[in-house]
Order: sequence, then structure tokens, then C-alpha cells
Amino acid sequence: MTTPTSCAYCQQRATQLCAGCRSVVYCSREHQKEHWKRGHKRECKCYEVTSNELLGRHLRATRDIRMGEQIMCEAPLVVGPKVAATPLCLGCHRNLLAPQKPAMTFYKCSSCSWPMCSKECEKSPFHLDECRLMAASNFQSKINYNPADPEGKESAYCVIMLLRCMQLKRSNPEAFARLAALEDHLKERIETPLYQVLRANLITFIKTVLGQRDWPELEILRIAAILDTNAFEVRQNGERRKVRAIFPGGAMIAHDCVPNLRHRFDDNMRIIFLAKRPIPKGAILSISYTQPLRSTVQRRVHLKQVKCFDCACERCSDPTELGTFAGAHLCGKCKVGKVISQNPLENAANWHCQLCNVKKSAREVLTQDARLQQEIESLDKTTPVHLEEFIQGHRIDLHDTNTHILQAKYALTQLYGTAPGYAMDELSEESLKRKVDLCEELLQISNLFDGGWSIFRGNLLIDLEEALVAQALRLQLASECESKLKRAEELLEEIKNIMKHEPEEMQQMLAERQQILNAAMAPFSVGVE
Ligand SMILES: C[S@@+](CC[C@H](N)C(=O)[O-])C[C@H]1O[C@@H](n2cnc3c(N)ncnc32)[C@H](O)[C@@H]1O
Repeated sequence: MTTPTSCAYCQQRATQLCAGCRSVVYCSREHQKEHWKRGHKRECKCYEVTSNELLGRHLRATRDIRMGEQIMCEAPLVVGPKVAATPLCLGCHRNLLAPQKPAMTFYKCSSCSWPMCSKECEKSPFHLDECRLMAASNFQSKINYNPADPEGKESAYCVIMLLRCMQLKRSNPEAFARLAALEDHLKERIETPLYQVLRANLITFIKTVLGQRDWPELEILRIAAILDTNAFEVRQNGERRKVRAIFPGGAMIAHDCVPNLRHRFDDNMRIIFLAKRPIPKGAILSISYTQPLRSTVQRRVHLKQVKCFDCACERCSDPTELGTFAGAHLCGKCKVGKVISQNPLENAANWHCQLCNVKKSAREVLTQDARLQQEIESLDKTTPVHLEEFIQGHRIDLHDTNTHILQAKYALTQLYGTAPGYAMDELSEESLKRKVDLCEELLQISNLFDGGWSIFRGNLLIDLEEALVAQALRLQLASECESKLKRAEELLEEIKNIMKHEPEEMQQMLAERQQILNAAMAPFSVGVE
């Protein structure tokens, strides 16, 4: 594309390129501002919506995108609780704190009895329409504080997001049309046990108890299916928020098991997408709808179940998973070869040992994987002990980069340095070295699965930096100490870049890391003896 030479506002000769889309130029800052107000705001994008048979609609870069560039910021169209949620306020969406003694009961909305923070939150625009509807049908929520299970999930919340979407049809038809234009996969979902339960319980409740008889059952089910296909989980840990929301622009982004974008949420629950690595013009923009450390079988089964498609990305198509063999097991016969799928895009394909060619059926592999996943999920993860035992105990059947071993190793990077009895200054030399080695090892893996400026990589670098400083401070030899601190310094610079758009708590934590590092480096500064 050749760069234009006349100002997009006044058509005079101009050279100042718009940094957003890089497809228009201006003669002055003033004309750029005027052009923005006159509509460039809507057009200034570095991607276009396009469509193909495999992905459906998706986004494609219309120019080269730099690593770390923010490419989209979008406010939610609808926000609401997840299908099952711990009690939360329907006004501000914060999880509710345990009520004070002696009442031991949540504050309840004076009209519909749903638990809320306070009278203030009752008036929140998020809650008004549903509150009116429930009050008009004399429905009163029964959710209350349960001291025996304060974190317990309430399935009654599943109705709220559906109602909010349905109410848009009357309150904001344009927004409803944007919602209704999203993919649903209702054909695939409708026969599933989950949708049969929805039909029997939720739809009946909405139509009979809440009096929404005019709504055809299929139309309500279609909204449920749109939510299942497109909603993002909005997590704001500092704000005690974990809800779901629809972002119609963000919903156009395709999945890839090695994605090039990451997303975060700002204080107003807007979603912001950033490029994790340089993205060339023409490339498909992607996020991951699943977890990077899971194996191909696990990811593909999950994607099929929740998003109704068969992933055929580069990682899924490669039986070695980019050389990591994450889905492979060690061969039970020759003990050294890795057993891999003969066709990873075909779930029923046989598996075979790369060395001795011994065969295993897909069913055997799936059963073994399910057992291992259950084993790892049921482990006590309050300290590193059981995870280390898991790794040790599976030395003969699982190799170093098998998915289950990687998951255990990732959990260990989090526990060494924080678990009770394993705080950084309590770690033995051996445990500290183990933490460093695990971080280094997982960083290699993250470079393949979730590289560049990913949060996964950023978090690993944070753990590694902290462990290196702790190691350095224990060293006797000044030169060794200095070289470890220099490495930590380089890592901290990189972490700051990766995390520069993350919330205030992260910036504070990084400022504290910088202070600790500065203090450790002080003896090596020029002029200090
Ligand atoms: C959030 S929507 C994305 C937008 C959607 N393509 C559309 O046209 O509305 C998710 C759906 O997009 C499709 N999709 C996304 N990534 C895909 C991929 N890597 N392979 C195949 N289909 C994909 C699937 O149908 C999936 O359920």
C-alpha cells in the first residue's frame, strides 16, 4: 500500500502518518483531531473483519503490527454472572464478602431479594430491568450466605445473563441486533445433555415463573448458545470480580493454540487486546480459547465441547507439538521412545511408539490421560511435596515435557517461594535452585506455546527474577553475585515491558522489585567501595 500524500482533512500536502491505521496522513495535529471527531475514530483500525470456510468471520491485520501494540479496546455489550457463581452483587458485580455477625445474612435487594452489596447497588442500571421483571412476577431469590460453604457456587445465577440479553431487545434494539448477529452453534448444542437440562429447567422458569411466554423457546436457547460461544470471562482480582461479558468486536477473534494476541480488562470492564509478538500484515489475529500447557488431545476435546469446532492449527497438526511431545507418553515396551498419535487431527487415530512402533488405541491413551489429569487435579497443592512426588512417581511413564508433568512444574514454580514453610527466605539452596531450573525450563516451553509478551511468560520471568536475586544474595563471591543480579536486572526490564499495561497492583509490585534489586546492586555501583 502506498502512503497517501494529502491531508485526510483538508487535502493539502501532508506527511504526518496516523499511528493507528497508518493509512491516512495529516498536515497538522489540529486537522488530525478534527478528522478523528468527524469519523476516523470508527475507521482507524489495524485489522479488518473477513471470513473463510474454516474459521467463519475473523480478524486479519491490515498492516504490520508491533509487539506490545494495543489493537482494540471495547466496552462490554452485556455483563453478568457466570452460569454458576459464588454469591455476587448484581449491581457492581463484586463477589460478596461474608456478612458480619450477628446477622450472618447478605444484604438483599428490597424488591427482588437477590443478594447485593447495599442499597446503592440496588439502583445500578445493570440490575433495574431484571429487578422489575422479578418483582412483577413475585419471584424472590432464595440465595443466602452459607457459612459451611462460603465459596459455594449458586446455579440460580444462570438466568441473569440470559434475561439481560433478552431485555436488550426492547431497551436497546441496536445492541440486541449486534448480539443476535453472533455465532451460536445451536444445531450442535441443542441435543447435548446440558441443553436438554436448560430446556427442562431454565426455559420453563423464564417462560412460566417470569412470565416471558412470548419468547419462543428456540430464541432463548439461541441466546444461551451465543453466550456459550462468545462470552469472555472478565476477571478483576483486585476488584473481587469474576463475571462474563459479550464484546461483539472481540468475539470476532479466532482461536489459535499459539495465539498472537493477549487481552486484559481495564477498570471499566473494557477489553483491551495487545499484540504479544510482531504480527505481519495479512496475518490472522488470534487468542487462545484454551490452556497452553494442555496436550493436543485435551485442547481439541475441550474446544470441540465448548466452542464446537475441530482445531487444526499448526500446533494441533504436529504430532510432536512443536517438538515438545506434550501429549506423548513414554513407551511401556522400549521405555525410551515416545508414543505419539499417527494423526493428531483425527481423534480416533491409533498412537505408536516412535522407536519400537508399538501401537496403542486412541481410547487407551484418552483413558490414561483422563486418569492422570484426575490424579494431578486431586493432589494437595498447598505445598510442593505432593507435586514433586507426582513427578518422581511418573518417571517411567511420563517424560520431562509431558502435559501432566508441565502442569505440575508450573504449579511448583508458584509454590516455591510462597507456600507455607517455603517462603523465599526459608527455601533451602536445593529448593531455590529447583525453582530457578523450573522457571528456565518452562520459559523454553512458553517460547513455543505462548511466547513474546504473554502474561504466562511475564509471570514466569517475575518468579525467575525473584529467585535469582534471592540466590545472588546468598553468594559469597562478589563477581558471581553481581553477574546473577545483572541477569535479574535484564529480566526486570523485560518484565516491565510485558506488564506495562497491567493494573496498578502489578506496577506497584514491579516498583518494589526494582527497589529490592537496586539495594542488592548498590555495593556494585561505581564509586561504592
Ligand atoms: C467467538 S466465535 C469467533 C467468530 C466466529 N467465527 C463468527 O463467525 O462469528 C468462535 C467460533 O469461531 C469459530 N472458530 C474460531 N477459531 C477457530 C479455529 N481456529 N478453527 C475453526 N473454527 C474457529 C468456531 O466456530 C467458534 O465456535
